[in-house]
Formats: sequence, structure tokens, C-alpha cells
Amino acid sequence: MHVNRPLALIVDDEEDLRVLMRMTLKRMNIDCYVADSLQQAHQLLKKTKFDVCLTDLNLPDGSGLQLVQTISQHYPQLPVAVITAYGSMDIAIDALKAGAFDFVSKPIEMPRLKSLIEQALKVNTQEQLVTQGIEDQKLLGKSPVMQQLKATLHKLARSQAPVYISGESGTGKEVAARLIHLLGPRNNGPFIPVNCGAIPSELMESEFFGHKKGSFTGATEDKVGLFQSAQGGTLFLDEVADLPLSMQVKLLRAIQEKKIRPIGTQQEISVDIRLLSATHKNLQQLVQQGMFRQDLYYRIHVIEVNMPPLRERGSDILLLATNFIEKICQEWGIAQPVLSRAAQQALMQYSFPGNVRELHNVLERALTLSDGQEIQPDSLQLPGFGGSQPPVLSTQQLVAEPPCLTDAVPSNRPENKLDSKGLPSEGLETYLEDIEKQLILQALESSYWNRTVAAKKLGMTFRSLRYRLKKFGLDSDNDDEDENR
Ligand SMILES: Nc1ncnc2c1ncn2[C@@H]1O[C@H](COP(=O)(O)OP(=O)(O)OP(=O)(O)O)[C@@H](O)[C@H]1O
Repeated sequence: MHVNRPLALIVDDEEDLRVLMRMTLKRMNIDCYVADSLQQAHQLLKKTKFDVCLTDLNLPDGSGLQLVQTISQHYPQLPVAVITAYGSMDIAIDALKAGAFDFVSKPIEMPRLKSLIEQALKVNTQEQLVTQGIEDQKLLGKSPVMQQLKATLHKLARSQAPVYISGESGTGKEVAARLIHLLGPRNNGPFIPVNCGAIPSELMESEFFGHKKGSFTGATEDKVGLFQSAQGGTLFLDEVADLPLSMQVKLLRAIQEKKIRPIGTQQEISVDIRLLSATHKNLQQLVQQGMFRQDLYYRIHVIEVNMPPLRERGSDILLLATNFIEKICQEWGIAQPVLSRAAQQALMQYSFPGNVRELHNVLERALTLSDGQEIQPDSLQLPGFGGSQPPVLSTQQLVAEPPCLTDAVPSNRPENKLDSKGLPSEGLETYLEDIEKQLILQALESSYWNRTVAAKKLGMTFRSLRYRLKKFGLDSDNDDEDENR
């Protein structure tokens, strides 16, 4: 055995498979020890330090799942992958839940095995270790609940298991997904976030899987889909609950087979991605209501991480507030005021339905309104605090001057667009769009143009609202409320 080479432990009772895997690993310059039973594997683990372990699940003296559990408990640094029988997805999911790094199905495809081993070996490398600490920069918060969350994200980053991130809007689900990617072995690959609620359903298949030029009207060029764009990296399905049922079937197939077929082509393409997903909706309830496929839910919901609402993070609210004030003042090139004691109290007492995103918006507005060295509670304009709230312009309005309400409301109200028979004179689509536009404007007006709050009032995600504002030409080019999204 070469001193600098990685060392793998292969546990399988089928000799042919052991030989095949050993040869593959040897070609990758990896030394191997083999075991044909649980007992032998346990003995080898006690004596030798391995870099990766690959185990079959059906062993003569027990299940490979037991080995996964032992390794998770006693050798947490050792990535262990399992080999599953063809089509036995349930047991693969159990293994991931028990702490397996990844799984590979029989018959083993060597390129897949190779990429799995490569990822596993990256988990403990030096490059990986230098990323540690990054979570404190990206995900601010020192409360016990946030510290626990960061430790969980760290652990999950080491695995390839699909992670489902739940939590209210604006709690930082996308920040968490990016962290899992950054802290994991795929961090040299791309991170591709997709807002499932913002893609028109007729374009979805082409967006996800790509298409060939000429495969449908409008396909003027070959297009690479999101799965292929995420090759070697992470695909983050944000607002996954908004996927139409027809697309859910196709997505499930792609995820299970790890293969996609662009529209208009016959050839399947293998994709090597890690899948993360998120939504602020109750996905389990949607499954019960028949709005979300149970099999897809089961597949993406292997491990759940919940982002706590901001109101449950104690003094993190002030930590975040101070940090945001500093950043905004730097960006705007203005002197940095402090939060008065009363303003701090108001922030600590407020419920923040829009969570961290809302806090950021509140502070932007407060910095626009306050002119002293101290921010007072009235500049925060927190709903429910300090009596009546004068309608003020949001920072976006002050900076970018989006259309004012009276200009933007269609002068022809939808009810005036019905003909004598009560039918829409300009067609149903235009009629419905007018109603949609009017309701959006009403929600914006009653939220002082705070889009996070308006989206909540309309029961839609921030991004869906942003998508619609773009569609109706109500957004602005200087729109920086969500520049990092
Ligand atoms: N702990 C945090 N530290 C610093 N910034 C944060 C933190 N949490 C969230 N943010 C910021 O708040 C904003 C909202 O975060 P993010 O988009 O991740 O929320 P979300 O839960 O995905 O929201 P939605 O459900 O609406 O998609 C982003 O600008 C993000 O950078």
C-alpha cells in the first residue's frame, strides 16, 4: 500500500463485485481493503483508518444499514456509501437518513461509482476545511437555535442526501442552501437556484431539461437545461410546492434515473447533481390534498432542515440589524447612525412576518427617513407600533421612482370592460390580467410599497410577485431590494 494514497473499505459478499470495485478504485489510485461480512468490516474499522467506505446492504450476518449507523456514530469523519439493489429506493433513503454519504444502485455503472468516490474523498480534504467558518459570514446569528442550525448544515454538507429546507418566507432558506453547497465537496461546481413558482408552466420542461433548436415553435437555438447547468454541482429547487403536477412526474423520473432528455432529442444525458429544495408552504399538507406527488415528496424530503422565524432568534434581531445598517450605510456612502434604545426594543417586540428580508427593508426605510445620529422607533414604521402610520415612500420608490399608484391603476377598471352580456370585451386573458394587476397594486399600496409584505397579503412568494411586477412593467431597473436573490 502506498503511503499517500487514499484507502477504501469495500464490504460486499459477492466476490465478482468486490473484484470489479477494487479494479475501478485501483485505476483511481485508491488502495482497498475488502470485507465480506459485517463482522469483518467492524474488525477492519477498529484497526485501520479509512478515507471512504462502500458497503452492500445485504450481508450474510446483517444489514449494511447497521454498518452505516456504526460509522455515523463512531467514525463520523468517514464517508460511507451504500450499494442498493435495483429499484430499492426506499432502503436507499433509509440509508441516507441513517447518515450514508450517498448510494449507488446495482448494476453499478462505473462512471457513477467513480464520481461518487471522488466526491467522498473531497469531503475531508484541506480545501474543504478552509471553507469552515464561512457560515458565520453568510448566515449571521449567534442564538442557540442558529448555532444548532449551522452545525446541522455543516453535517449535511458532507453528504449527498437531498435536503428539504422549510421555514417562513425570508428566513434565509436560500442562504442555507448556498451554505450546504459551499461547505460540501461540490463547492467547485455550480450552484443553480431555480424559482419553481416563477417559470411559466409551458416553458418548464424546456427550462429544466433543455431543448434542441427547432423542437418547438420559438426554439430558435439549442438550450441547455437547468439540470445540465448544475452538472457537478447543486440544483436548488426553491418554491418547490409551486411545481405543477405534470412537471412533478418528469422531475421525479430525472431525479431517480439521474438522467434527462432534452426536448427534441432521443439521447439521454447523465446528470450528476445534488438536489436541495425549499418552500415556505406546508408540503406535507399539499401531499394530503393531492397537490403534490407523494413519491416526489418522499424523494426530495430525505432530510428536513427548518429555518426558525426571526422572532424566535432573540437578540440575533439586533445583531442582524446592526450588520445591515453598517452594510447599507457603506453602500449608500452615508454616516452610520445607531439604533436608539426604544428602536431596539421595538425591533425586539415586533413579530417580523417577513423575517430577515423584512428586517432589511425596515432598516433601509428607516435610514432613508431618519436624519439624526440615532434611529428612532417612528422611522422604523413597524406596523402596529406608534399609532397610525403615514403612507411613506419606500426606499425603492425614493431611489427608483416606480410608478405611482394613481398612474398605474388602469383607468378602465375590469368591471367596466364587460360587454352588454357581461362577458369580457377584450377577451378573458386581458380581463383577468387587469384584475390581477389591480389587486397587486392594492396590496402594494396598503403595504406602503413594501413588496415582501404585499406578497404575503396576496398569499404569494416574494419572487412570484416580483415576476408579476416585471410582467406588468411595474418593476424598476434600479430594483435592489433583493439583489442577492
Ligand atoms: N442569517 C442571515 N444572515 C444574513 N442575511 C440573511 C440571513 N438570513 C437571511 N438573510 C438575507 O435575507 C434575505 C432573504 O433570505 P432568503 O432569500 O434566503 O430567504 P428565503 O427563506 O429563501 O425566502 P423565500 O421563502 O421568500 O424565498 C436575503 O437577502 C438574505 O441574504
